[in-house]
Amino acid sequence: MRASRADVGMMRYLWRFRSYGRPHLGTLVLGVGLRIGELIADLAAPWPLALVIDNVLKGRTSGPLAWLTGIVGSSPLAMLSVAAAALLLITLASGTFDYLGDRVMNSAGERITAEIRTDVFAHMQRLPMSYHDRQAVGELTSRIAIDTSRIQDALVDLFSTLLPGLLALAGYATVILSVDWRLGLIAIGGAPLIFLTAARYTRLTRQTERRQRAAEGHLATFVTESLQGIRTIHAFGRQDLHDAHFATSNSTTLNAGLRSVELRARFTPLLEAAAAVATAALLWAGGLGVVNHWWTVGLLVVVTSYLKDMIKPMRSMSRLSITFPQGAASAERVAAILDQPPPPPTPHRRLPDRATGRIDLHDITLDYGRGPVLNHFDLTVHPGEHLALLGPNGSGKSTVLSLIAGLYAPTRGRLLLDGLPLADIPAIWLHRQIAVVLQDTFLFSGTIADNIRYARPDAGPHEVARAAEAALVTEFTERLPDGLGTRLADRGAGLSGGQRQRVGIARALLADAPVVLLDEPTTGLDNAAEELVVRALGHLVESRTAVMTTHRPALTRLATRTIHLDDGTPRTGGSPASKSARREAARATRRAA
Ligand SMILES: Nc1ncnc2c1ncn2[C@@H]1O[C@H](COP(=O)(O)OP(=O)(O)OP(=O)(O)O)[C@@H](O)[C@H]1O
Repeated sequence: MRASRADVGMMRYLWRFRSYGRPHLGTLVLGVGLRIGELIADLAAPWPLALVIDNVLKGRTSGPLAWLTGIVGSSPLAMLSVAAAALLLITLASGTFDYLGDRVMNSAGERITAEIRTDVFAHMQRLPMSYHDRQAVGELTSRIAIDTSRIQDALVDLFSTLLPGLLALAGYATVILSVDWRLGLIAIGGAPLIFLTAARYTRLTRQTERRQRAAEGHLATFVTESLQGIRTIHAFGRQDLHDAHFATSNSTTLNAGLRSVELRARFTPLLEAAAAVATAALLWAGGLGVVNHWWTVGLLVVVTSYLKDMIKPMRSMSRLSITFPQGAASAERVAAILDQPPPPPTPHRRLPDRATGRIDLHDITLDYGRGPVLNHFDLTVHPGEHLALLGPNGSGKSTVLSLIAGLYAPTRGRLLLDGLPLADIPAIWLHRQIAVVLQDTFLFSGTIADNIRYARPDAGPHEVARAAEAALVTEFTERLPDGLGTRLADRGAGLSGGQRQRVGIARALLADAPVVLLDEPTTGLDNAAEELVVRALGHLVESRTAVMTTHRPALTRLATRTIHLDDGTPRTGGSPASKSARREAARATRRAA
């Protein structure tokens, strides 16, 4: 039960989430009130038995409950009826308070967790790509799914276990001492033995539980990674390798779990043994008092029953030494996400609905943290121009696109869209001006139409159908029984690479942004699939500014200018690919102007 200094230090992470409890303060106070009601009912529980023993069986008209004879008379039948009715009422009241208390506390806990989860997810989504590059997906998932629940456990335990537990112990001790202080002192004298047993156990359990959580964390990370790489596992047929890794990690988790089970199983008998020693001492000394007429048998029964009942709050409170440090550790992990600064707010300014599509990169340097990838890079893309960035692997082509899309901020230099610095324009406006088609289009679970509509959720079915038609998506959906309504599995499984790209192009067409960025959209496709994708892309880049990276001549045909990148610096500004492309660029520029 004793928390280490580190645990206490960690509690401040838990404390930080108190603001989530504030809107539910009324509910939490009501919950504590219900727990107090339950405690009062539990305190009353042994008294009907004392009434039967002292005032019915022994026929006494004295003792703590003697006043009842003045109300119901001293006939044994009346006393027995009162005792039986009181027992039923007390049990009913205790059960009702218990039920209501659990409901109130746990639903407040669930609501608090849902609110924390919503805030963490919303914040995490908005963190810059440079943050996400450093995080493992499995790790972030477990923070949102598991750590928030542990915070809930700790917060709920604070209100439903710690406060009522302390109240119960204080209540039992006060009542025991007030019914007869000598008998009370004998009973409470045994309490430290029970307390010390619980304290020793909880220290051991805390260490074991920590080991178990760490082992479970490793297992979860390994499973997430394996599922993300399931295609590679199948392609290489290396399930055996993953089985072996899993078995090692699983056996560590199993051993930690078994140790924890062993300790947990040992706890109740140990605590009861300690309570039995204290109860035996009370029975011996208390019995001696009954023989000497210092107190009644009924009183001894009541105090013995209280001593036994005191184990319940002690056992619940011993759990806190696990849930609190666990909750605090989880709070630290969740706070680490919330503490990441969000992108700075951009000042409000009036902007046109649609940019003309001029892009300027002035003296741009970008360093991801391992040395500059782009070095004093200059580039201007005119409205309606179709620029192809060529160059060897790793020369920085995709990085240029990421910068234009606003996914990364340059380390140095200025990046402008229509003459406006990207850093000064609201991200929401920027993302409406730029549509992106990546090398491997990510599709979400849902229908093909849902995935196209992702670019513009308010688009009507006709607009979606038109974009699908122009991107040659209908060419393959026509053969599917549900057409555009065909449901895709997780990550768009069920479509070929070329088909996925065309859905991505339809999505970009529906976005109807003046600037289009294409990051090797035909890589990995065979000639036939590439031909279809390039045709679809032809529709997409028409009348728009386009910047593309590619190694494929078929796509370069769409370009009106090419640039070769060599280690982050433009080497040559190539010539337009064809006369027709040049003419198209000139037309587009005039339209955009
Ligand atoms: N998110 C990132 N974090 C750290 N380094 C990165 C990141 N993205 C790219 N890099 C590094 O920057 C360099 C340029 O990468 P980039 O993807 O821009 O090149 P590329 O020319 O598009 O290559 P390819 O033709 O292979 O797609 C590489 O050395 C790469 O390792």
